[in-house]
Amino acid sequence: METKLPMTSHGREKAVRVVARIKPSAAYPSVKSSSSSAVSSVHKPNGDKSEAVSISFGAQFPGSKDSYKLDYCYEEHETTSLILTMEIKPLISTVFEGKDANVIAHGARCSGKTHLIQGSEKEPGLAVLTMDEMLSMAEERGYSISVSVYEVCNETVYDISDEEKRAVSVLEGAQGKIQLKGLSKVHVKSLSEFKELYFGLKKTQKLKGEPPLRSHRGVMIHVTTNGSNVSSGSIGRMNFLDLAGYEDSRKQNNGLGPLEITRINKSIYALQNVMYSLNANESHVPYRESKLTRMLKDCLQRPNRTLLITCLPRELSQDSFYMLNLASRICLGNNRAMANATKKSYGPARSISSSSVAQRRQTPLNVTASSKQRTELRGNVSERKIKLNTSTSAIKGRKLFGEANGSVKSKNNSKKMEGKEMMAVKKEIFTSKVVLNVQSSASEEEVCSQFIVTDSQSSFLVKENSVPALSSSNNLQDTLWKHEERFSEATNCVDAVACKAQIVERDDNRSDAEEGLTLFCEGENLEKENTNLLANEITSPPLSLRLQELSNNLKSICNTSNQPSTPEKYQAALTKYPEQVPEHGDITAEAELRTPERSMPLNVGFSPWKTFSAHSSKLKNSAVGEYLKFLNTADKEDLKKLKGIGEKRATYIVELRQESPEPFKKLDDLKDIGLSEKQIKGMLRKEIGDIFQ
Ligand SMILES: Nc1ncnc2c1ncn2[C@@H]1O[C@H](COP(=O)(O)OP(=O)(O)OP(=O)(O)O)[C@@H](O)[C@H]1O
Repeated sequence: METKLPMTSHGREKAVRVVARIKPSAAYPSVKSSSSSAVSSVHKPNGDKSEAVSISFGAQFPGSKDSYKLDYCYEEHETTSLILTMEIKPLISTVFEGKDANVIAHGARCSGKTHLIQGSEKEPGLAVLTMDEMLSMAEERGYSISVSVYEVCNETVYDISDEEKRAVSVLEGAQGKIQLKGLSKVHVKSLSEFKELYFGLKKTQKLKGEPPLRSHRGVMIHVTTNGSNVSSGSIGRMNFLDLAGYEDSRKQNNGLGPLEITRINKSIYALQNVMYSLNANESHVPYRESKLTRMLKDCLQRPNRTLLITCLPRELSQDSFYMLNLASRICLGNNRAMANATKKSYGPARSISSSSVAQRRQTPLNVTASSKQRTELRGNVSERKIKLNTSTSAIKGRKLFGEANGSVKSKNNSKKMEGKEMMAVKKEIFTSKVVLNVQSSASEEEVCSQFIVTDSQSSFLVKENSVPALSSSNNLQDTLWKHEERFSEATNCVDAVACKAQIVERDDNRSDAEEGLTLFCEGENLEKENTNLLANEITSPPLSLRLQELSNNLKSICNTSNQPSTPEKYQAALTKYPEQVPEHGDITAEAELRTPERSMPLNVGFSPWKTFSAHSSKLKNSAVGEYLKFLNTADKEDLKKLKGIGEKRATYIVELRQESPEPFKKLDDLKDIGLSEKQIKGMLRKEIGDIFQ
């Protein structure tokens, strides 16, 4: 029986289904808790699991709600086999159809996660029951099954398929595909072979007299096409993950240091953040916040499906409440204010680690545009989406651009350019000029686009780097909607042009150095991990240089009074790089116009302050670009010359580079090496400020 997948309020299928599993009180060697509250009722409307259920409690913890909504709740009397039938079997089908699926158990300590996933030899858990099912299906269809067992401990992934624990390298290929180097796949022909491998792990540990580890444990079941050759012909994967128990790090009552508990919690938060972002359909999914999320990126990303099971004892501790609260947020995954607040904050634990942040997420944002303006924005979005769709089919291997200059011209031009397979963003921001440059890469689906918006108040370049995600109108509208405030704020205007965007340059007479840097960081924070863009950057001159030149060209053309602004001129300026010269017949005439050797004066029509701001903004971006480049390439000794980088961080940076060729693409990535936003700013101030000493 196929399960009806739950929908978000936007009518999308959820990437992550969230259910609870209540552990019987009798089977509960409890973690001592000063206070607890019993689950008083589980409300299941019509008993239909496709509708959200509410879990209510008797007594309340400070800050807790009366009830929490989840997709479903399995109570004590409901067996593991029932969960298999209702939840896992539909996922197994998707795996045999070529997708990946994940079953993740989270919860406080001793909440029954291992019992549920692994079970015992007497009472097999979900992974074992699933394996049984998958082995029969594989046999019927002529496929093979192989298994990887892993553990993630202290931000290191280990292969635990045999006694000798080996570290696994999580490598990110050029296309962003994750390779788990060193993780073995053991070919499995029968359930007993699987059990031996899976249950053998605990025995080995006991024999060695090792204390039970606090780690995340996973088993990945691979379906492959061809016999014993497990290295190729992969169809899909089913990944079971038994997360380490969540525990408030302030308790320190279990022999673990606060640092270790914090590390474990941090990786739990990181995974929860990813699941939240997936369900909220956010443009940026923070896979890079922990080793666990990096390693599971390919498994977790859409269109793959994940089942998150929140394990709860009947008597809830504060830790269980906390996990339930977070699970409920992931389940709802549609709170705009929450999503925006997350975007504006920093750090791995920023969105869900503290009650203050939770409050912030619920605080409505300071909305600058009126509802009428928003409606107009939505209208514009739909219109632009149509243009993107009509144009992308024709722009393979080309670079297109358009210009919209002033309200009337803007409309005319956009129509004209649409006809010529060009795009113009229909936009009037006071006396704005809007330039859209869409740059295609090898595949039609992977198109990078850039927008430059200028008006009398401000100018900034917006880089939009994932057209694939724009293919659904819901998605595009959501994203635009989300970033509307940011753009309104930045341009001091009521409407916004672009979405899913990274503000990489801004000259604004309201900005001072600090504000500029902050904006840069926030803009960077919006960037989607886009391998297409990365690939472009690897073969092209540094981004900062390209942007600077691009901006100079555009400004010089805009500001030359005897040279009216035309699409052709923009295009000429935008075709600085030979590999991107457009093939379009209409726009070859001035394609050889080169970028001027030196920058054209920026001060035509601008106040001295604005001109100064423009230069200073460019300088900043360029310096930041160089700084990141240094982090991506310098050797350990040179890295240590930087403020804030000691032996440990330098070693970690070098390790990160082994996993991913360019780990620092934006300032925000420095948080991966444990730096706070304040520290990052301090470091930059020190390094860039030193130039003037
Ligand atoms: N549904 C259940 N029925 C019977 N016993 C259970 C059930 N769930 C858990 N238990 C028992 O409760 C104890 C703790 O469960 P388990 O080890 O699965 O918790 P855990 O959440 O994995 O713990 P940790 O956070 O330490 O990893 C075990 O002795 C287990 O056998």
